[in-house]
Amino acid sequence: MNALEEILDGVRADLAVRERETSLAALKQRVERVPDPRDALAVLRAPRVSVIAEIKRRSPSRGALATIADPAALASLYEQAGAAAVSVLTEQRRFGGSLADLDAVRVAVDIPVLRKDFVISPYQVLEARAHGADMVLLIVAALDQPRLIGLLERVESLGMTALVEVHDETEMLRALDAGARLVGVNARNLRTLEVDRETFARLAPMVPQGVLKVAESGVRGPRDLLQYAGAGADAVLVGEAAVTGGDPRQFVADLVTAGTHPATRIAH
Ligand SMILES: O=P(O)(O)OC[C@@H](O)[C@@H](O)c1c[nH]c2ccccc12
Repeated sequence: MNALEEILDGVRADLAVRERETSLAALKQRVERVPDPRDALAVLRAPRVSVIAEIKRRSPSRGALATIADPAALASLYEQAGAAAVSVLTEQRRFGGSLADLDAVRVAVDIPVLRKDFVISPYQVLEARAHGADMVLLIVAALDQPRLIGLLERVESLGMTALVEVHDETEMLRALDAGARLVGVNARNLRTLEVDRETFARLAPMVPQGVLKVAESGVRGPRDLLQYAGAGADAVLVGEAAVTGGDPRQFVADLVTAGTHPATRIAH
């Protein structure tokens, strides 16, 4: 069994528990009480390479990364540093996240918040909105085409933005076919967990004008951001390097600076 399938087994088991604990009706009530979703596409359309910074405690490939006792405080640092959005991993077993993290981050920042999880059911989409998410990750490799289309519609009908994640040409075609308006190219292959930063440059030319492109994973600093910028990224998504570097605020601020004038900086 590959890494993604193993993760999905755990996600399904945890989901079954939550579905017993919290009814759809209860989630719908909660949705009424949370602030309306923010327009993430409008934010990411800005003429710069935006930085999406992630709250990430651990990962299957790297093990423990950071304790992050106060995710709200970390999210505030990201916001102060100029991050365009915050990504919150809510998967529990492999990434040490939770919906409580999402709640905490939602009240701490004004920028859009992404629920980063392995979303396979409409219940999780409603759950994301009920916990204040503005964006939801949909991983093409985890979904068949009808399910991808259904979940994308569900995300958009709730006023949120789907970040549709791909790893190769076939998945990119599926994402675009499904009508994705924001695609993420994950340099980390979810089956093998290896990072290949060239993946973004290979797939970006397939994306038509008007569809925004996020380069995910493997950003170690401004140099990687500039490389992704040169290949056409509208945003980068960074986790590990932000939480392990010791000064997340400075780390993100340096990326934001590089992303503000990428062309002039590449020329140097
Ligand atoms: O920690 P990194 O290499 O900066 O990567 C961040 C982000 O791209 C990564 O966490 C990620 C991308 N897609 C995912 C899907 C599930 C879990 C995690 C991810």
